[in-house]
Amino acid sequence: MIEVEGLTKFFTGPDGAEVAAVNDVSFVVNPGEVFGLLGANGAGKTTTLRMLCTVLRPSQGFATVAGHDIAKEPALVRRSIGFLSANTGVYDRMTAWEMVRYYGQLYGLSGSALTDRLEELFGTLQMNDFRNVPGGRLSTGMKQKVSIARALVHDPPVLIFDEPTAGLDVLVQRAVLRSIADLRGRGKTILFSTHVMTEVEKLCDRVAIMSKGTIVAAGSLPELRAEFDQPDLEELFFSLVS
Ligand SMILES: Nc1ncnc2c1ncn2[C@@H]1O[C@H](COP(=O)(O)OP(=O)(O)OP(=O)(O)O)[C@@H](O)[C@H]1O
Repeated sequence: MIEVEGLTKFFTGPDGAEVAAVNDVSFVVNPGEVFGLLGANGAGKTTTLRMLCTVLRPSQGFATVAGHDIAKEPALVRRSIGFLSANTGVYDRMTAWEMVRYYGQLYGLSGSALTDRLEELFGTLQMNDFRNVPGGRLSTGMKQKVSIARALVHDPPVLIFDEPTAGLDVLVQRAVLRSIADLRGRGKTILFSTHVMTEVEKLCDRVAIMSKGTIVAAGSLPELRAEFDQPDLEELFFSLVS
């Protein structure tokens, strides 16, 4: 579960003034749910996710991830999450298998528990064809699968995905979205940022629409359609963020 209450992050702008990139944001994501953060460029999605991953310290507010306070228990938070973004790097000289194994070892897995976990991930993500190919020779889609496997290797209860399909071709996009849906089916808590409306419609149980650092609307898609009397979600999105 993720619980966010009044989360705020100020950055100092080029003129020295403080700007709230994220301003008093609150939401809850439950196990077995995909929660979407939808917003245009600069809305504050990445900053929100980076605070939840404990990479950035909030200026105000608090949040718990899998029951751990992001400010007081950052190490426990990090163990509880798998993080994936569009530009998670892969190492050129390690093979797909070696990279995922390396991350498993960083999380304390070893021996047959690690090997069994790798076999399971390479099977479910259909990565066996390129398990011995070095990172430098993998396609963009293959690299993204390695990044997904790496995020999942320690079987975390919470998954945080920052625009995970950006830059991928439609086939790989579908595979990534299907993997996320499978993870939901296994009871994971999933927070997913995107600016692609069709991904929200396909995948998200609930969504928060962000604009200029704040949440301007939140709920399930039927709830949002009813509340704003707008059946077309694309139109709703543009009317709320413009
Ligand atoms: N380290 C930083 N220092 C100063 N300003 C920052 C910093 N990081 C982000 N910002 C600003 O905070 C605002 C929110 O950025 P953020 O990256 O969270 O948006 P986003 O919704 O993820 O957008 P995108 O879809 O483009 O990634 C932007 O105005 C951005 O310029």
